[in-house]
Amino acid sequence: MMQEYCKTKEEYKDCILFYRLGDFYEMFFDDALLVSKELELTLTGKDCGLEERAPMCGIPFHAADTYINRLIERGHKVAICEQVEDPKKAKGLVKRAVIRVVTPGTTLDATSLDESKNNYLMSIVSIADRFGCAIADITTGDCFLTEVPNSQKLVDEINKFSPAEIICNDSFFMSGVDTDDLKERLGICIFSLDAWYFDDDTCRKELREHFHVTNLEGLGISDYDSGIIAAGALFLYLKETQKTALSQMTTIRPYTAERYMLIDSSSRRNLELVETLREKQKRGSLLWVLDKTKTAMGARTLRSFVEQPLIDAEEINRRLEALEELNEKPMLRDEIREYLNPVYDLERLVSRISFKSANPRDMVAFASSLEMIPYIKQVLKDFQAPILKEIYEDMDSLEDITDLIKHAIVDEPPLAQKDGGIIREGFNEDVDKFRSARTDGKKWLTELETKERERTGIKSLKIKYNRVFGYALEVTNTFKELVPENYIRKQTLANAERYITEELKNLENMILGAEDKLYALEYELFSNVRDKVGQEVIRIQRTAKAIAGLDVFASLALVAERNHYVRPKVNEGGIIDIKGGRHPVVEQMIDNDMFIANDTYLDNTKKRISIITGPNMAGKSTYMRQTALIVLMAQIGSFVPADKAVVGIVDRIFTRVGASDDLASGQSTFMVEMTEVANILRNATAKSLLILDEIGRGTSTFDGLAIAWAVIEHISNTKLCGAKTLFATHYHELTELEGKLSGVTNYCIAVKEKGDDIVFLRKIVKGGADKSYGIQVAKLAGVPDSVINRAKELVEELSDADITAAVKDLASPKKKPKVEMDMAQMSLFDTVQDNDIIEELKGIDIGNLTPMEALNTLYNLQNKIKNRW
Ligand SMILES: Nc1ncnc2c1ncn2[C@@H]1O[C@H](COP(=O)(O)OP(=O)(O)OP(=O)(O)O)[C@@H](O)[C@H]1O
Repeated sequence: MMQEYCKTKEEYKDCILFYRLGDFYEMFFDDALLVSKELELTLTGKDCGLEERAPMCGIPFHAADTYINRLIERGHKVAICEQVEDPKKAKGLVKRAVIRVVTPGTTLDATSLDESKNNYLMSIVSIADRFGCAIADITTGDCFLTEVPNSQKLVDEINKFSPAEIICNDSFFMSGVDTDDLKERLGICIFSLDAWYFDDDTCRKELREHFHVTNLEGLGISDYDSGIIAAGALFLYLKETQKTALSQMTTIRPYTAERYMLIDSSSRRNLELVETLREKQKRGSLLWVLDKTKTAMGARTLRSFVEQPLIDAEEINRRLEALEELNEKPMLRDEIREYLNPVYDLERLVSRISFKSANPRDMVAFASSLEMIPYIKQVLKDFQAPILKEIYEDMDSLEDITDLIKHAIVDEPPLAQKDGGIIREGFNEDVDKFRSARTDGKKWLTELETKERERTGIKSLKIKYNRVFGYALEVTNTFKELVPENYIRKQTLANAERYITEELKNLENMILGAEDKLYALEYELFSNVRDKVGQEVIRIQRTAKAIAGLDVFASLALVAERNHYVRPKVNEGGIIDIKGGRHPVVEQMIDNDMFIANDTYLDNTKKRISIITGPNMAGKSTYMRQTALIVLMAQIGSFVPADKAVVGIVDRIFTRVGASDDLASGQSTFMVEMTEVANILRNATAKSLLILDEIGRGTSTFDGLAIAWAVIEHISNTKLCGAKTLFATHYHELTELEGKLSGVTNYCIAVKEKGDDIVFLRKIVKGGADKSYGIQVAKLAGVPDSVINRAKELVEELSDADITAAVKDLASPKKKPKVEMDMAQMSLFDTVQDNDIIEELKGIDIGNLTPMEALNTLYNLQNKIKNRW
């Protein structure tokens, strides 16, 4: 046995081998040490012919799933080795073989499997300057492929799909992607595969064979050369590990990131789309507000909507139209939601059916879900919105499948498949007979005995049982003459003979081992039903998708009604005009109706960039995020929290919000900030929306202001960027840019002074704030009075040296600079013969300098003087 074990282990080196021996799975050597450590199990030893006893660890067969799941969740792979029939030998002979390898991305029922989240396995091949990607969820059968041009975009895609496992070629580790970060931050397991998995011909052949096509053009994926390799490797890996034909993977579709709004990883996090920034939980995210879906399939679909907003106005408006109609018919919408209530996760159930792992209860749940479809269709048929009509068409009532399951399987079957009690009475004659045999066997024997006694006239005739000969009709020797011809002698006793008849033989067959036969037959029939259902996977998956879509629209419609959202006008006009906009999450978190609504107006010309000032805590970040979220919600096809909204489609949303330290990667706060700014400026287009919160605050005031200033100049230049931008800042100096740079408008969030204190009005108004109220906010936060008072003194002193005045004047090309040197300073300069500096100063043509150039000149001159003194 040990030899066989070692041979199998050699083949599955990177897995923990669960080796079935009787009622236990056993692990040996390193696997035993690892499992005992990870799962805190007792380690024993086994004689294995070696000097030392082999370390050994055992897990009861019936509890194995839980242990396997725990190992998978810790990033291990588990190979399950069982006894199977040996095809090379006569039937009945068995050998041990690995029946399935469970990995983080291929687990079917791990406890950590969040039903509202896809369990993706991602295959990545890094070839020359690009990446081929394929993504699959074997629990739902979803599968698609794509190509990504660079590592930055690849990381964005990885963040978007957040796979449980990545398989890749070796080059991936040298492609500039921070794999340690993916492992640590996102908890993704990454396994590199041998080069042969990524062989072009092998991969193409694999896909052709799996999808039964002669060429890949038929699948619509032939334009994705590296994507095909990634997909081929993915299927090879799945077949290798799952050891099945993967019949639930019926389609593969190309995925083009360009069809969706681009949101980079940090913006995704900053906007808290599916989880909060700090707690990493759904509560407090946009998804939390929008998700009122009834089914797990719906929840997954909604999540993908939120993660992939659209950029095609027509498609968005089709979704909005569906929502509008659902809200015009609220009774019907709610009726649909009632019918969705008992619908289980059809996508995952049908995959379990394909994997033959669905148990009788799963099948009953499946049928009871399908029973709802005709009712849903009945209500849906009155809807006119094209998307709802398509859903209606795609929804197959699947009555044949419901009937099959309902006829075959009892309403409340036991959990275990092998304990009988699964098949409904009347479905199969033999099952019924075996069942009666178990209970009515004795009665039948007595009836036969009486019948034979009367027929033959043998008064002493009795049916007897013997362990060796089974049942027999016993006739004492006195009545020997009366024994009929059809009696076959079986056994001779001292003063009696025992006989068997055809009828008694059949009865015996029925009674003896009825239970075993019954269980085996029930299991066989159950498996047949499951296989038959499994053959309808394409119809079921299409219906499941339709139900998921309907669930999402009904949920979005309900949320819109409850939260008083409006239908946005979505077009290609390039104008974002929101009246009375609210932050969808913050308004849910604070007391009723306490949220102050605000307007936003951004266009492609005069009002492209809003510079927003206001004290700390005024609501700048909330306002900017709310604008981004309203645009994003509109583009997923949802109604929005506003009184009125026009949303000109944006192609990308970039955010630079707050200071998120990235100490793990060895980068300082400022470095992270600048890296994000660099990414934004490189990738934003004139159709993008930028949310920039306090750019430059991570460094010295002077440098910070200069960087912020230069960033705004860059964005305002339509040739360089031209994006619509909301820019919050504490540098009041930046408000000087209004009227001087094209497209810039100042806004501030109003506050009211009340003596020494301030009241936050949360209202955005035109114009720049003239004060920062930092000290008042510090007072509100409870900073001790002594510190507050000292700070006030310092503010008075510092204001003289404030750079504000200098910037103000420098920003105005027409004005004479206010920053002048007094006569005393001038004479001092003369005495030390600093005439060159004075000459330089005199020679400056203020009228022709940009504010930035003026600021830099002043800075250089000041430095020269400082250095000489
Ligand atoms: N429009 C609003 N209506 C009601 N409450 C609001 C509104 N906007 C913001 N708030 C509340 O004010 C708090 C502070 O808002 P926010 O963080 O946006 O301020 P800020 O101006 O960005 O502050 P800082 O400059 O210090 O980052 C929020 O947590 C929120 O609870």
